[in-house]
Amino acid sequence: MNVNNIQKLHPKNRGYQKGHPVRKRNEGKGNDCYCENLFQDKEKDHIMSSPQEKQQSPVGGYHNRYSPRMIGRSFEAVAPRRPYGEANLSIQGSMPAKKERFNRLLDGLKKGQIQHDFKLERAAKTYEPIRSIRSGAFGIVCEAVETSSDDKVAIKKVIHASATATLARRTLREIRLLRYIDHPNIVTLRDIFSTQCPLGIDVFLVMDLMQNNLHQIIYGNEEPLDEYYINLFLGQLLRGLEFLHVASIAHRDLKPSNLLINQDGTLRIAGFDVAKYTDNSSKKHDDEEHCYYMTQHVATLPYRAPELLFVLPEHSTAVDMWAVGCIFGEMVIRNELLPGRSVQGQIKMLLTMLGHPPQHVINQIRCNQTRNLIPVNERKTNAEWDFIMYCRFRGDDQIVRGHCDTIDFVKQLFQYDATKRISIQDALAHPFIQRVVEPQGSQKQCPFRVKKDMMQVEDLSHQELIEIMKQDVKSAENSYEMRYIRKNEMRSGDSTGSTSSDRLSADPPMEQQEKMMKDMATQIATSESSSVH
Ligand SMILES: Nc1ncnc2c1ncn2[C@@H]1O[C@H](COP(=O)(O)OP(=O)(O)OP(=O)(O)O)[C@@H](O)[C@H]1O
Repeated sequence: MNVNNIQKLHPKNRGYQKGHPVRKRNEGKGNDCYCENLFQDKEKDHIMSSPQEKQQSPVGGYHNRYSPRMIGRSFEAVAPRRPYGEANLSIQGSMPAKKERFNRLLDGLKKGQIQHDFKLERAAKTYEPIRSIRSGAFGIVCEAVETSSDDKVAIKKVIHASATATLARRTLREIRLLRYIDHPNIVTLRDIFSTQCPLGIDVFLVMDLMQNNLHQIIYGNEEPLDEYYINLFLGQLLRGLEFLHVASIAHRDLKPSNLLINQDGTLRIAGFDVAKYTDNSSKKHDDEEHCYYMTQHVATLPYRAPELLFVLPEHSTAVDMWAVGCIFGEMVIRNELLPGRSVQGQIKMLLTMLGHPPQHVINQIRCNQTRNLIPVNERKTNAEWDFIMYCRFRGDDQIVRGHCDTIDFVKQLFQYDATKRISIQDALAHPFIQRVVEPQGSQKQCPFRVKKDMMQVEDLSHQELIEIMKQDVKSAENSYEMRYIRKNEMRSGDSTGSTSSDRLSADPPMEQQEKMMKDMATQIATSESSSVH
C-alpha cells in the first residue's frame, strides 16, 4: 500500500494540501487543561534542550528519537488541535480594560445556563452544580459539589430519559451496569435520581469527578503522548475491558472521550449507554439496533468495528477490541486512524486502508447497498501497519516499527472477521502487552446481578422500560441513602469495610449463576417466538 494514499485520505492532510493555514510550533498554547501538568516535566525538558542537544544525549530515550529535520518539517505542516473541552473564551491583548467585565458577564451567563439545565429539585440540597463539562445529543454533564462532604462529582443529566424506547433502554443500560460495579478502571456511580419533565422524566447519574478524558490528553498538549503514558492507558483500558468481557458485557462505544483520566494517570471507562450483555440469543431489538447504528452521530464512526458497519448478524465483545486498536493507533499517531465521516465513508476508509474483507465476511452482509460498496475487481491487499502506525510527526519509529510484536498485536486487533479478532484474555497475554504493561494480579469478577440485570434490559417494551427505570431509580435512591448512612457509620468507628452495594450484590455459586442465566435466556427466546406466532 502506498503511504501517500493513506496520508492523503486523512481529512487534515487533505486540508493541508489545499492550503489550510498552518500553525507554528509554539502557537495556540495556553490551554489550561490538566494534561499540561501531567506532562509538564517532559515538556519543560523538551523546551530547555535544543534538538541538537537531544540528539547528542547519550541516553536513548523519548527526546533522542526526534531528529531536528523531523521536528522542523512535521510541526510546520501540522496545526495542533484545540482541546476537546471548554473553548477558551478569554480575550487576549486588544481590550485589557474590558476583559474583566466581559469575563464577569460570561460567568453570569454560564451560571444562569447551568441553573436552568440542572434544576435538581429534591437533590438541590445535596448537590451544587458548578460548571458545565459537556452537552451532547442525549445528555449534559456538569461538575458539581456534594455539599455534605465537599466531594467533587460529575452529574450527567439524561434529558427526557423516558420519552422513547431507545432513550429509556440507553439510560437503563447505564444504570444497571454501573450501580453494582466497583472497579478501578470503570467510572464510579455514586447516586441516581430523577425529576419530572414535560415528556416524562429526566434522569441524573452522579459519578466521581474525573479531571479529563483521553481525547483531551491526546490533543490538548503540543507534544505527542509519551510512550510511557500510551502503555499506562492501554494497560488500564484492557484491565477494565477484561472485567466487562469476562462477564460477556460489551461496551460498544469505546472512544477516547469515553476514557476518563485523572491527574494521577488513572483511567476509567465511561459512557455505558449502549453497553450490552452479549451472551444471549435475543434478536428482538435488531431492527432498533440497526437503525441506531446507521443514524448514530458520526463522532463514534472512526472506532466502529466492521461487523457493526456491515450490520452483520452477530456482534459481541469483539467490537471493543477493534476500538482498542483504533484508540491505540490514535495515541501513537495523534490522529484518528480511520477518520470516516459517514457510514459509507467509513466503509470506504476501511477498504482503502485495510484492504478488502475476506469473502466469507462479505457473504454475510445482508444489505445489498452495503455489499455494493465493496468493488469486486479491485485491490485486496492487506494493511501495511508499519506505515499506518508510523508517527511521522514524532519521527519516532521505536513504538511501532522497531518491534514486530507491536505490529502483530495491531494486526490481531484489526481482523475483519470478529471471530478471528484477538480476545481480551489473549490481548493481555500477548508479548507486546507483556512487554509494555505492568503485570497485575487476577481481578475480582463482575457481580452476577449486573449480568442478570443487563440481560433483562434487552427484552423490555417501552412501557416496561419506563416502569423498570422508575423502580431502579427509586431503589438506587434508597441504596444511596444506605451507603450514605454506612459511610457515616464508618466515619464514627464501625469499619468492617463492606459497603451496602457489596451486601446487595452477594453472588450465588457459579453453577447456580449459569443455570439462572440459561433459564432467563430460554424464557426470553420463548417469549420472542410466542410474540412472533
Ligand atoms: N465522571 C465524569 N467526570 C468527568 N467528566 C465526565 C464524567 N462522565 C462524563 N464526563 C464527560 O462527559 C462526556 C460525555 O459523557 P458520556 O459519554 O457519559 O455521555 P454521552 O451522552 O454518552 O456522550 P457520547 O454520546 O458522546 O458518548 C465525556 O466525554 C466526559 O468528557
